[in-house]
Parts: sequence; C-alpha cells; structure tokens
Amino acid sequence: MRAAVIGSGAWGTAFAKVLGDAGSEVTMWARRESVAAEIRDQHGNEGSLPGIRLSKLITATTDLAEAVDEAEMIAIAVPSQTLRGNLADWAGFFPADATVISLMKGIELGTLKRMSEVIVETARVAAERVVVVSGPNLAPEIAADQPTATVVACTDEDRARQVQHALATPYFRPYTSDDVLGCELGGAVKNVIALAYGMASAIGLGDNTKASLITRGLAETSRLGVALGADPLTFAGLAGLGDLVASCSSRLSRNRTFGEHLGRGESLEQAQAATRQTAEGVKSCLSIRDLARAHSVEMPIVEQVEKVCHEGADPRVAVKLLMTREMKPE
Ligand SMILES: NC(=O)C1=CN([C@@H]2O[C@H](COP(=O)(O)OP(=O)(O)OC[C@H]3O[C@@H](n4cnc5c(N)ncnc54)[C@H](O)[C@@H]3O)[C@@H](O)[C@H]2O)C=CC1
Ligand SMILES: O=C(CO)COP(=O)(O)O
Repeated sequence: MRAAVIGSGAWGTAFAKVLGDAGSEVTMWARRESVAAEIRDQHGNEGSLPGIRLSKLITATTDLAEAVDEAEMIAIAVPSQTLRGNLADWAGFFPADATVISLMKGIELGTLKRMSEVIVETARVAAERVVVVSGPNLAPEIAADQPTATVVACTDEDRARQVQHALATPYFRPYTSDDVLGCELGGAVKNVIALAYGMASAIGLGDNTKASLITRGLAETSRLGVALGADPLTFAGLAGLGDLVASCSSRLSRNRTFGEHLGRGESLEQAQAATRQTAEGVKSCLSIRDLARAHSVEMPIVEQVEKVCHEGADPRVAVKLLMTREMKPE
C-alpha cells in the first residue's frame, strides 16, 4: 500500500519504519527540511531516534501535498494540541478515500475532544475512515525491532483489519478493536498517570506506592471510560493496562521522565527546558480533569497531577491528599 506519515518525531519515524517493514511505500512529512533530507539521504533521524536505520524505500518531504499524494493510509503523529490547526492547513490535500490513522495520545484543551474527533471535525473525514493505533509502543524500542503488540481500533471492522495487515511485522503484532473511544482514553490518561509515577519515583517512594498508582490510575481511567461509553474490557487490554505499565515502568517514557523532574522540585518551566520531546500528559491533565468534572467522574490522581504541573503544588502534599481521601470500597 501507499502510506504517508505526517510528523517525523520519535513515533512518526518508528511508525514509518513499521509500515515500510510490513511492505508499504512510505513518504514522511517533516516540518524541517534538514530532517526530511536526513531521512531521504541518510536513512536516519538522529534527533528523534539516534542510531536507527530506515529502509531506503522510506522517503520524506516538507511538502504536505506531495507526502499525501495518492496515499491510501495517512498516519498522523504531531502533538495533540497542534492537530486542529495543522489539519486546517492540510486536510484539503488528503485523498478522498484515504484511511486516516491517529497515533496521538492526548485530549484537546478547551473542546475536550479526542484526536479522532478532531480529525472527523476538522478534516471532514467520516468516523469510519479514522483508525486509532494505541498500545505499549515506546518508539525507541519499536525502532530497535523489539517485539510488542498494539491495538488498531476503528468503527469499521474491515478497515481495522486492513490496517492490521498493513502493520504486521515480526516485531509488531496488531490486534483489532471497535472501541475507538476506550483506546484513545487509555492512551491519553496513562500519560498523566505516568507523570504521577515519575514524581513518586523521584520522591523515592517504593514499589507498593507505584503499584498502587498504576492500579488506582487504571481504576479512574476505566471510570471515565465507562461514563463516556467505552468498553470496560479495553482498559484491561494493550491500550489500557499495557500502555500504562509500559510508560510507568520505562525510563524511555517522556511523561514519566517529565514527572521525575517535577518530583525533584523543578518548576514546570525548568522541566520543559530539560526535556525536548512531547510529553502529552502535561497539557492533557487539564483537559482530562475538565472532561471528568463535566461527567461527574472522580479522578483524584489526575486532579493532583494537574495541581503539581500547573498550580505549583508540592508532589509530597499531593501524595498526602491522595492518601487521606474519604475511605471507600475498592
Ligand atoms: N514517542 C512514543 O513512544 C509514542 C508517542 N505517541 C504519541 O505520538 C504523538 C507524537 O509524539 P512523538 O512523535 O513521540 O513526539 P516528538 O516530540 O518526538 O515529535 C513531534 C513531531 O511533531 C512535530 N511538531 C511539533 N510541533 C508541531 C506543529 N506545531 N505543527 C506540526 N508539527 C509539529 C515535530 O516537528 C515532531 O516531528 C504524541 O501524541 C504521543 O503521545 C504514541 C505512542 C508512542
Ligand atoms: O505512548 C507511549 C508508549 O506507548 C510513549 O509514552 P511517552 O509519551 O510517555 O514516552
């Protein structure tokens, strides 16, 4: 198949590799000509994935129209909060029947929409043409051919199966799902829980604390998901628990790393200056908190992460507040 990948950061580049290794012809779009030229001419992207070699069949351009020309699949991996503005410029170039694949894990500030909803609304693409790919998919590990599994979610089962086949490689095993909402929420909320995990880690809290954070984090993710109409079983799967465990336990996770900076007492600005790549949970903790409040769902960990990130709260005080909440059954 012919595929375009928009966004040449860590995940866009690793995903292009998967598509290429699975047999597609891939054109990547990069914002900077230096990145496009490096992918095209040197088959690498040192700034995002040091040491990784890409197939010579993967090419890149800064011309969006050229990238998506005749593409049957268009995968998008840009920061969630820029997507709406990006699509306003790009959507006119998308071929009418292309499948649009969202790789992003965030909730839009203000509108509180998921990325697939932003795509449907802004690119005027029917919901059945939008596929979400989400799971325990740390880009550097995938780029190094380390085996993992993922979920390909779409309301159109045939389209999900088509994308599943277009992604299958010896190191990348996709499963299909029709729960687009659950998969997207799982990915977005785990970024916030990984921030909390990073804070706990930096404070020096132990494995019981971390296991409790993962488990109660998943409980509040599922509570929000169920209130919004997701399948609760999705949260026990790759796009729920799987992704949460990967990000929390990995030093490669940008969200966990960002949380560690905050846990060491750095301000938001200091943490931002120390980390370059997108840590979606930092902004999405605000939109997820608002989404939860709008649906009267309690998300105490998300609430505390927002306070540490944006209101200057001390992570140690956040832990104390979480531990002294009203007693209740599990
Ligand atoms: N890195 C990972 O392991 C994974 C990341 N994701 C998700 O993929 C999305 C992208 O993440 P990464 O590729 O890791 O981030 P990144 O920070 O490595 O790359 C972001 C890309 O977006 C581009 N970009 C930044 N601002 C832009 C703008 N205003 N307009 C257009 N393009 C812009 C950058 O040039 C860069 O190519 C996020 O939603 C993230 O949660 C999902 C699974 C795995
Ligand atoms: O979503 C990811 C893995 O599936 C990557 O997580 P981070 O954004 O925290 O690195």
